[in-house]
Amino acid sequence: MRCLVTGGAGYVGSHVAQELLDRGHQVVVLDNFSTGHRKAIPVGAELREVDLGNVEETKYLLAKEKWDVVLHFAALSLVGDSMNDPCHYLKRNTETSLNLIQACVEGGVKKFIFSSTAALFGGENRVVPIPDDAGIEPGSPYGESKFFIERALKWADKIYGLKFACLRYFNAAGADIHGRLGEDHRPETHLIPLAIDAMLGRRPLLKIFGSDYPTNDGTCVRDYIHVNDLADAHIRSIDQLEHKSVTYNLGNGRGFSNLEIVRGIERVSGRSVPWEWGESRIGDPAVLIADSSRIRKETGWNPKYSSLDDIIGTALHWREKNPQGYNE
Ligand SMILES: NC(=O)c1ccc[n+]([C@@H]2O[C@H](COP(=O)([O-])OP(=O)(O)OC[C@H]3O[C@@H](n4cnc5c(N)ncnc54)[C@H](O)[C@@H]3O)[C@@H](O)[C@H]2O)c1
Ligand SMILES: O=c1ccn([C@@H]2O[C@H](COP(=O)(O)OP(=O)(O)O[C@H]3O[C@H](CO)[C@@H](O)[C@H](O)[C@H]3O)[C@@H](O)[C@H]2O)c(=O)[nH]1
Repeated sequence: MRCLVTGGAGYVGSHVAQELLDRGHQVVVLDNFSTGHRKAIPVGAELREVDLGNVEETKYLLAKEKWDVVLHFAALSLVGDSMNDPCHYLKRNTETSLNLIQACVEGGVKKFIFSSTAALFGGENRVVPIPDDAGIEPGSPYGESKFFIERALKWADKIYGLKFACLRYFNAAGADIHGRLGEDHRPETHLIPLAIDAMLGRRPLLKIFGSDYPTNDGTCVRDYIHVNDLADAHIRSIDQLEHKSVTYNLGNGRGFSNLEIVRGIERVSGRSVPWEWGESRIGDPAVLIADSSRIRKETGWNPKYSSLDDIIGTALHWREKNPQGYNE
């Protein structure tokens, strides 16, 4: 397949681009490097430096070249940021995605994979683990923007026949099992890389946001899914799109509290993580755990790196080998 990967210089997109290349597909990365890194683009992928806000350049790229599938990772993606700047998140994520969807329709693209999110499920009164057909109640403007794009894709299928997979990742974590790629957000806001950096002495300490959530130890619970397992899910989902569109929740079905993550890092590394309590972060739901039975049943997906030790171990390995991250 000839694949266009938007946001392929970012964390999840680079790992999926690598997996596509490993399986013999052609990959072109579209990125504006707002949060991505040139060095994260896997060897063998081509680059088109384009901002999806630029309608003309986006349309030109989609029309000029032929694509078997477009995988759309590029977005503003931080829950906390979106609470501070809601209009910017809503506008930017929906506008850039609509530009891309329209360009795909005009360019004759038939298959589209979209990075959706567990942040669609913000409300606290729902079934856990969360099935794909659970009621949507975004807890943040970020989640709301992703829900709008899911709806836009439904209309693009209905009106133009664009087949889509909405993949609602729970918390992406870990690093390439062969050590080629890792997680390097700047600034970093994610729990596991921050806790690892605190443990390595690269930052003074980790703050754990909130101690009075309605969970066993009072800290938030998340379902961490290894980024290589996510990559496999993307490729399996493409195969589903011959005749139908799909929406899948993607997680391991097991939740870990923020304190359990800190203890896990201490266990895997044999070193302590310096931490202190911080204020709760506005927009954070207490518990997010996926019911991924639909993708398992329909595609045979079965996460290989589901243990916390695999997730933390690969993240730690990459960070120790790349203390400056991608160093750009
Ligand atoms: N990381 C997670 O835990 C997680 C969980 C659920 C969903 N997601 C979604 O997965 C996707 C990837 O997340 P990530 O953690 O890899 O983020 P990331 O910030 O590492 O990657 C995003 C990439 O998109 C590029 N980009 C952003 N806006 C662009 C634009 N307008 N034009 C061109 N390129 C642009 C950035 O430069 C970057 O390379 C996002 O859509 C995010 O919402 C992530
Ligand atoms: O310094 C920190 C950073 C995070 N946390 C907590 O750790 C948990 C996980 O936070 P984080 O790693 O920032 O991920 P989320 O906010 O859960 O969001 C991620 O996972 C979502 C899906 O669940 C995606 O939609 C988002 O794009 C992605 O950033 C939350 O309870 C945070 O409050 C801390 O306590 N201290």
